[in-house]
Amino acid sequence: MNFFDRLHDRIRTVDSVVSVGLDPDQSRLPDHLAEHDLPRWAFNRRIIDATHEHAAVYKPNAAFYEDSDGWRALEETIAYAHGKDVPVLLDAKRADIGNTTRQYAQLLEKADAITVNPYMGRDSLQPFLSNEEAGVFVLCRTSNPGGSDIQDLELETGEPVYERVAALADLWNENDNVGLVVGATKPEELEDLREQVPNLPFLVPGVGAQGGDAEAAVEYGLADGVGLVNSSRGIIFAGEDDGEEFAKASGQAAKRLKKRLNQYRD
Ligand SMILES: O=c1ccn([C@@H]2O[C@H](COP(=O)(O)O)[C@@H](O)[C@H]2O)c(=O)[nH]1
Repeated sequence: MNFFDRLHDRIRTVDSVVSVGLDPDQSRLPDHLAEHDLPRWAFNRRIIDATHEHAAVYKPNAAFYEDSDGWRALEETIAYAHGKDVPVLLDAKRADIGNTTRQYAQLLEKADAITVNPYMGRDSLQPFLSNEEAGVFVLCRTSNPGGSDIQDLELETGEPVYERVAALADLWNENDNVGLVVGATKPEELEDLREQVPNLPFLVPGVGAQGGDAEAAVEYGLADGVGLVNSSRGIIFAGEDDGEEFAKASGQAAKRLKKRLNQYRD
């Protein structure tokens, strides 16, 4: 089954478009988890237990797992999320020349969807795009302040680079498996892009810790009700508590965000 069909079903089941970002910054984990073999996995397991009823997907960012223990923690996390019927979108922002990108595409043997970087062009994304089961979210207009350095540059046609990326992603969507990453900190761009590519679901990061616009994220992020609004630190580090209560706070934060976003859904 195609990723976006599965996501559609998941959104209906939990009545939520919340993507829970699993970015277990080791400097912020509760002290008592240090006694575990894999503290990041111990942390994520508790977060998943507390949030899965509100999670349309989990979005681990690969940056928080790129060491030997980290990959083990990530594998455990993905398997556990799947055990709770929650799809996993790996925020890896990959792409490279052909033989290298074929290696990267093996990440989709574990995760259900991935973020990719369009800078190297179609051939660098082909192994992801041709995986019909997987979701492929193309970075388009990112949430960070420096996103404008390149993405806002005007081409000779007058269109900004991010609009050209959206047009290309639409062309690359031969298997109905492509979405865009568009930051909630860019509500005007969200609106323009929704008009430009009405059928592509968006992954919208930047609500919560980055202060993005939750209403615009929902209004423009969803295509036929399918899309994702991500919060990572705002959910997983919602608790002040350094003991076992941290997970409860994350469950409450995920539920609050779900309710807030649902106000704006049709
Ligand atoms: O444009 C982008 C693309 C990706 N991200 C990632 O999303 C989360 C956001 O975390 P918060 O703690 O909710 O700010 C993180 O993994 C980023 O690397 C993004 O923020 N913006």
